[in-house]
Amino acid sequence: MAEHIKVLVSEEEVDKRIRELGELISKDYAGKDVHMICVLKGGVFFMCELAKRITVPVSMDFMSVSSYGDDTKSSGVVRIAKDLDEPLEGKDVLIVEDIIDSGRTLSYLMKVLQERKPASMRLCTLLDKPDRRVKMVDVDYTGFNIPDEFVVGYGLDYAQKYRNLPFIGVVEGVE
Ligand SMILES: O=P(O)(O)OC[C@H]1O[C@H](OP(=O)(O)OP(=O)(O)O)[C@H](O)[C@@H]1O
Ligand SMILES: Nc1nc2[nH]cnc2c(=O)[nH]1
Repeated sequence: MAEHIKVLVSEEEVDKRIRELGELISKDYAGKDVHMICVLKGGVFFMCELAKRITVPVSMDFMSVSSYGDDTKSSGVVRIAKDLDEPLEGKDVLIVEDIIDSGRTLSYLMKVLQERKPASMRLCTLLDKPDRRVKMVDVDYTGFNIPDEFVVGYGLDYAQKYRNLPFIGVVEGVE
């Protein structure tokens, strides 16, 4: 059966929400610089679009994490596959993610990054699946709360495909 993508959040809705988040973040960080951290790979599309809508000075850094296999599912411990280039000390850090699901990745990552002594640290996610939460995570900015469905697009993949879709969709017809 061929895969079909059902639209969950349209391109227009995503674009509008990112503009709103950009305005909100710009107000909250008035008079400060924001140091945006993108968690690769999924966060990259959202990061770029959001950064364009922020009007305070922005710097960016990127990191990549990978799981330790099945153990990660229960422990949430992740391996830093690519670390940040810059130190975080004294910076107002905004972590940018595509999705928070169980919360395990971000609760672990935020603990690790907090040890680097940023002046502040906030979390912005395009999508949140609150029903799936296992580990508590403080989310400061959310694009959309979505139901417990496997979504693709806007950075999110299914077997590395569909990251480039300009909307959020659900894959149907997977056997
Ligand atoms: O809340 P959790 O259950 O921990 O899940 C969220 C994590 O899963 C996704 O990354 P993924 O492992 O799909 O990597 P990718 O962005 O490189 O595709 C997402 O970008 C988060 O990092
Ligand atoms: N592509 C994708 N990755 C995820 N990681 C955690 N939840 C999801 C999801 O719904 N879709």
